[in-house]
Amino acid sequence: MGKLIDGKAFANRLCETLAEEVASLKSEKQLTPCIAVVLVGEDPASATYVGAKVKRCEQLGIDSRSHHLDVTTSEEELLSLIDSLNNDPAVHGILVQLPVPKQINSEAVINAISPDKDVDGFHISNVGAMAVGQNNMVPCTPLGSMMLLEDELGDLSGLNAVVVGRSNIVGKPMATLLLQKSCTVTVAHSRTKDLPAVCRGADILVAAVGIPHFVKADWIKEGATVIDVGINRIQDPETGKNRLVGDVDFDAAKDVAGAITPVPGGVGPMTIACLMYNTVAAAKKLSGIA
Ligand SMILES: Nc1nc(=O)c2c([nH]1)NC[C@@H]1CN(c3ccc(C(=O)N[C@@H](CCC(=O)O)C(=O)O)cc3)C=[N+]21
Repeated sequence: MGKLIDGKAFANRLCETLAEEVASLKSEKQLTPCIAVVLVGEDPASATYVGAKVKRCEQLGIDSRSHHLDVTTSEEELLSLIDSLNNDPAVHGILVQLPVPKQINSEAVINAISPDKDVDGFHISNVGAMAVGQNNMVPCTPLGSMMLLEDELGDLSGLNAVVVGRSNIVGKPMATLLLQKSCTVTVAHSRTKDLPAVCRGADILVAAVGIPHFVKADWIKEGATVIDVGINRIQDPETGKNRLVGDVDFDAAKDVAGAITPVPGGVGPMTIACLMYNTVAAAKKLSGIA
């Protein structure tokens, strides 16, 4: 069986380092990093994620401000809140939990956030900056996935990386970061011809499609490193209970892969740890601290 990549332990270590940095920013620079988390509506999964983010903030000594808006909130009202958070010097990071209700255009909302407070890294100017190698705020899930890959493999230069999925929040930025590390990058998606064969060429396989158990064991090259970005809630056919599974058929894949991230306990905790990392970085940058 391949090695399990313990994202939860890595995230805990990263957060311990960040907690020390926050403590010294407070005592030496009188700076307390602060993130505003905006949740619109009552989606239970979203509420759980927001809760996890706020809890991590508390552990690290980062201030968090939760804004919970009604599901009927208009785009104008949300934009007005973002404007006030942009102009609040005590707020360093702004995160609007996605998805937002259908009357709100998520693109308009994302691009209304000040790029230097955009701790998700979704603002069009942060996306463009990354495309030309001038990384500012890097999206949390790809950033966390890269940390795990470099910890596992060291130098990624020349490796064949296949990213399955082309979303703006994971697939595309992940491909950009892998290219920055001199991987030979293929972005595969629902129209890709012979996807199993494309995946079999991967030294690094990143699954980010949002379909439970989509990537099969016989798509994986022996010894490959597999990063499973999927967070899918399914009903277990045997126990009838709800459980969390990734985009990779983990039980079979773990015997073929050289190393693989589990779900839960893989990329998910890294996403939240990297949100903390981006918040500390934003606080320092906005305060003129290197
Ligand atoms: N603006 C915005 N930014 C986001 O970063 C964002 C978002 N919207 N909308 C929803 C997704 C989802 N997401 C997760 C983060 C951590 C876990 C996580 O820590 N998962 C745990 C398990 C949690 C559980 O048991 O439910 C794990 O994989 O081990 C999951 C999902 C961030 N998202």
